[in-house]
This record gives sequence, C-alpha cells and structure tokens, in this order.
Amino acid sequence: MKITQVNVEVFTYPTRRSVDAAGHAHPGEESLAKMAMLRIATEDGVEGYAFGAPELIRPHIIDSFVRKVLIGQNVMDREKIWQDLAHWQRGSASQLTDRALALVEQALWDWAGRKFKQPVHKLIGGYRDKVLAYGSTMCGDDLPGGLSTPEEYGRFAEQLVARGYKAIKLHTWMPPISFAPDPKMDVRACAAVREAVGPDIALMLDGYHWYSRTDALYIGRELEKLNFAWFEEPMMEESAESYAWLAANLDIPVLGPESLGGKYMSRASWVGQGACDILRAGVAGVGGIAPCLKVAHLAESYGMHCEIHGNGAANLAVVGAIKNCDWYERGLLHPFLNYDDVPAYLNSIVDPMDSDGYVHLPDRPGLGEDINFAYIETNTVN
Ligand SMILES: O=C(O)[C@H](O)[C@@H](O)[C@@H](O)C(=O)NO
Ligand SMILES: [Mg+2]
Repeated sequence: MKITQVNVEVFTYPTRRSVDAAGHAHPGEESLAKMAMLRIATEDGVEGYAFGAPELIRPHIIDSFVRKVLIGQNVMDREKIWQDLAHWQRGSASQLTDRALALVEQALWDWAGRKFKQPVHKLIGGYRDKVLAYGSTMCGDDLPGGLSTPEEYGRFAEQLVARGYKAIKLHTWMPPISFAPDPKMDVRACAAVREAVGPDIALMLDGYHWYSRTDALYIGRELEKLNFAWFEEPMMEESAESYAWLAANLDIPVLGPESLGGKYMSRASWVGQGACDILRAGVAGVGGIAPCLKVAHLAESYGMHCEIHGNGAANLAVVGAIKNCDWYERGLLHPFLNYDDVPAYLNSIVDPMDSDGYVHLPDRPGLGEDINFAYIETNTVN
C-alpha cells in the first residue's frame, strides 16, 4: 500500500499553558497557540495523523526530507521509512530532529491502527489495558496559591491523592525563578509533600537539571531519608560519568536519560556505564514509538525498568505494550489548571484517569486520539 500524500495543517487553539524563559510550562492567561496536524494518506484513502509543534514539521522539513522519503513507499514499511529518514538527519544541518522523526513515525502507526481497526498498543503487542499514573507537576513558580512554596506543593499533593493518584513527581523551581536553583528548597518541597501524603504514596523528584555532583549527592541522600522512589535528571545528562558516580554513591534509584540525544544508542551507553538504575525514553525524545520500544527492550534485557517520558497517545501506547514500566506520566499538573479539560481540537482526552489512579488504554483504532476534525478545519491558519 503506497503513501501518496503527506500534508501538514497548522491550526490555532486556546490554551492557558504558558512557557517561561527557560522553556518550562506554567499556567498563564488564555492565549491562542498553534498546533500542527501531520496527515499521511495512502492510495486507498486511509489516513494517519500525528500532532506536534508546527516548527518541527515546517515546510522545509516536509519538502526537503519527509515527502522525499515517504511518497511511494509502502506505508507498512515503518522501520525502513524510519531508517531512511534517520539517515537524512546527519546531512540536514540538524534541522531534521528526532522529534520530527517521531511525528512521522507516529502517523504511520496511527495509519496502521485506523486501517486494521486496532489500537496501536495492540498492534505492537499489548501487555496491559490499564496503568497507574503518576501526577507530574509543573515546575515551581512564584504564583501565590500555585507552586511557590514547599507548603503549596504539600497542599497540591493532597489534592492529587484525593483525585486518585498513587504517585507524584515534583518538578521544582528552576531559573528564571529568583531563588532557583536551591537544593535546600528542593528538599523542603519534597519533605512537605511526604509529610502531606504519608508513606504509601510513591514520590519522585525531577528538579533543576544542572546541579554539580556534590549538590546532586546532597539532594539524593535527603530523598533517601524521605523514601523517594527515584531521582531524575539532577545533572547534565551529557556526562554519563557523573551519573555513574552519582548512582554508585546513592541507594535511591537514579533514572535517566530523558533529554539526552542519541536515541537508543545513548541509552545503551548509559546502561553499559552504570549511569542509571532505571532507564528513560519518550517517543518524542528518541525519534518514535519503535525507537522507544528498542530502549524498553534494551532495559528489559538488563533486568531494568524503563519509565516512559511524557504523556500523550504515543507514550501511552508504548506503556501499554511493555512490562518493565510501572507508571504513566500524567501531566504536567498545576493547582490553577484542570488537566482533564479537553483541548478544543479533540472530542475527549486520550488518558482519562479513574478514581483509583488508573489510566485505561484507549480502544479506539490507531493512537486513540479522538480528533475534532471540524474544529481543525475551521481553525486552520496555513
Ligand atoms: O520540558 C521539560 O523539561 C519536560 O517536558 C519536563 O517538564 C517534563 O516533561 C519532564 O521532565 N518529565 O519527566
Ligand atoms: Mg523529567
């Protein structure tokens, strides 16, 4: 079945999610954001879709790389298409990103699910039909009543437990917040949350990402006293040696890498260097669902868990198809925002959570996005 069309529709939608100077999300005034829908069609008229930032799949990327590789190829040859695209990355002057590869590959999976009327996690090979979620907070802020003090983290954590979460991951304060980075404030927020939720809720920290080895060691040892489940990305992930040193000096599991490039190859290096106790990969960060599965299977070969980075249909599909992952990252959450609010371009969210803290894998065909095509058509801007 040959691919005949690759198109991108950019549309606007209202959001209260704003981004700070360091790229971290926080609540803000309602504004109009742009989203791109990648649409891949075959000669039989069946289509697959993926949503992402417009700049990732801007016309230069689609015209110079994606269309050249995809048009005429068999839509079921996902691995060959992915390898062909990946080989264009080196010569693209870093313009063809892993995130762009991930969007193309996701749309190919979505096509297959829609064609064969199966959810992607079942096409991969399902492992589960529900998964416990952890509430992943937004980074700390300076908003009164938000996440501006350790006490406010504690109060929010109580709300999350009441909603049904059985685990909470704190993203704490980062620059441009005036006092950040501050290891002691990070620890105070973690202590306030532990105090608020008691001993039976799993807690994790994913704070400032540029600490020194000694600062990271200090925080890690404090997290051990608070019985945290894992310690995530406290230092630059380019230094696997630093993580190997940290993991050797801590008992709390060190988890990573999240934001490091290098797809499944860098993850293999981390395992080989003992740089983490739990591996990490997200569909966007490693170039797609199949590369993410390669990381999860690598981890499984070493008796390790692989906790999948990020929310959304593609990450949820991977979680649904692997055993060595305990959680689905549901977020990012904030006291001022309701995560369950449905974006205007969807008819329902892909990851509703029940009162026991479980997200049920979607049984809709494809990635499971319940797309509001009429809204997208009406609000398309390109
Ligand atoms: O932009 C980021 O750093 C990530 O999106 C982050 O906020 C969050 O997704 C994360 O680190 N999860 O583990
Ligand atoms: Mg993280």
